[in-house]
Amino acid sequence: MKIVMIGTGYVGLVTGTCFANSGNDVTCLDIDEKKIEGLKNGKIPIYEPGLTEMVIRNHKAGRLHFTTSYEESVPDADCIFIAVGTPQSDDGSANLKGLWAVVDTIAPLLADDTITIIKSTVPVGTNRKMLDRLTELTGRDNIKVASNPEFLKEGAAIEDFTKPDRVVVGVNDDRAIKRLHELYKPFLRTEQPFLSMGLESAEMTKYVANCMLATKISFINEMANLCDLVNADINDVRRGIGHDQRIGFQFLFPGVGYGGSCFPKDVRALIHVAAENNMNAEILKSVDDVNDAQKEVLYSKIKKTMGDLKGKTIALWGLSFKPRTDDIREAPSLVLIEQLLKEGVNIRVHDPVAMENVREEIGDKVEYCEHHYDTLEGADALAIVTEWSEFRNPDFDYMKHKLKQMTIFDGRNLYDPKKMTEMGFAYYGIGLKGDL
Ligand SMILES: NC(=O)C1=CN([C@@H]2O[C@H](COP(=O)(O)OP(=O)(O)OC[C@H]3O[C@@H](n4cnc5c(N)ncnc54)[C@H](O)[C@@H]3O)[C@@H](O)[C@H]2O)C=CC1
Ligand SMILES: O=C(O)[C@H]1O[C@H](OP(=O)(O)OP(=O)(O)OC[C@H]2O[C@@H](n3ccc(=O)[nH]c3=O)[C@H](O)[C@@H]2O)[C@H](O)[C@@H](O)[C@@H]1O
Repeated sequence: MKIVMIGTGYVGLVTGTCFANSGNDVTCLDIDEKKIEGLKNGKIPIYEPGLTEMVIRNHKAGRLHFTTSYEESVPDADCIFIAVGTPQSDDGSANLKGLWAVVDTIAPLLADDTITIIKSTVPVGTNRKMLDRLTELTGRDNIKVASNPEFLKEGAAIEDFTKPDRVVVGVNDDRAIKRLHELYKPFLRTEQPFLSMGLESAEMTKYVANCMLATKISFINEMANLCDLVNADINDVRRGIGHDQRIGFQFLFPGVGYGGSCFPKDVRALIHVAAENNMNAEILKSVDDVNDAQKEVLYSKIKKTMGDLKGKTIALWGLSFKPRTDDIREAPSLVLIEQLLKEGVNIRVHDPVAMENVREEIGDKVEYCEHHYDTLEGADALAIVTEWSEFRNPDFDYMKHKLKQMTIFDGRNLYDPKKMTEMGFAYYGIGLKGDL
């Protein structure tokens, strides 16, 4: 099948490459010329495990192409996927400028049989608006569109895309279902459903999935904060509830709040959609508020424990919004850094892959260290924000000698509090017994 993937970011590059890897002829298109030139030369603009090798292999095999030209790619396409960014606007709604620019550009180039598919996360009603706009711009009444939201997670994107729990497709025309089913068949194992539905239901499914997951996180964070106040341990509570299969264990890890390019913006976008329909999305508003407050929890613990922070040095492990990605959009680390800088703290940071992105955003306001142990030299405390696997089992004896004060603020509850105390550390996690 001939596929054009418009928007070559986290989603477009991963999904385009995976479609090429299952034998399709895929052209990834982007307006960013530098990105496309780099990709043609094997330079992958993002860190995503396994992606570089897969891009280079499929490019060399002649199944994966990169271009900035709509004219060269769009007229031959069986399927056009739109995977451009839909960032948050000032009022919280999804900004669809990029998407409409794409729709207007492809309209005069669209072949009769092509299906235009929105993979970006877009508010309910967008696919139908696209159908109307394409119908008007082409003057044809046979336009086929589909909504095909993406559920992959950064850091596990290839695994998630190639082994999806489900594929959701919203259509205006049953003929689109057959082609999309054919495209996804290599990834659908036994029991993994291919769900076709109306355009609006597919659009809502994406937001409801992300909002449900965000709700679980804000819920457990609120419970962790309460545990701190009543001398209970959230880890025990988590185990105590998770074995109930109706509740489960996933997405109930307390921490420093959810970040990334999706949960924050998607929760706010759905709040906005509700408001446009005269509904007050009270739960979602609380999820968002609780999350904003949670991003400040580690700072509050540091301040409460250490008092005046002026001139103190704090080591910080982990900058990306989650492990296995270099993405720092809405990362809790940036909130903590801003608060500590305001207090006059010297901050020494390490992240396995996200330091360049942070340097681009905040410059040399913090000291970047090559190794996570280097951050500890003379530090008054260590703060852990992202649970990279190399932070899980460090050499505590070595750390003792490097740190000026044996104090750890752990935003991801990586270590056993009892053992930490036995080793002589002052250890503060999120919702652990005896915490602040
Ligand atoms: N990042 C993720 O893990 C996931 C993201 N999504 C959704 O997928 C969409 C894309 O997200 P990301 O890939 O993270 O965004 P991104 O920001 O990484 O990439 C978007 C790309 O679109 C390009 N672009 C913008 N306007 C364009 C135009 N007119 N023509 C061609 N290219 C254009 C940009 O240059 C950029 O390379 C969003 O709606 C997001 O909510 C959905 C699931 C997962
Ligand atoms: O629409 C999207 O973009 C994607 O958003 C999330 O994926 P992602 O943001 O890449 O990463 P997650 O693993 O979901 O983590 C999001 C945030 O929640 C936090 N989190 C996650 C799980 C948990 O138990 N606790 C917790 O604090 C993470 O630290 C991170 O900051 C969803 O998991 C994907 O299904 C969805 O496709």
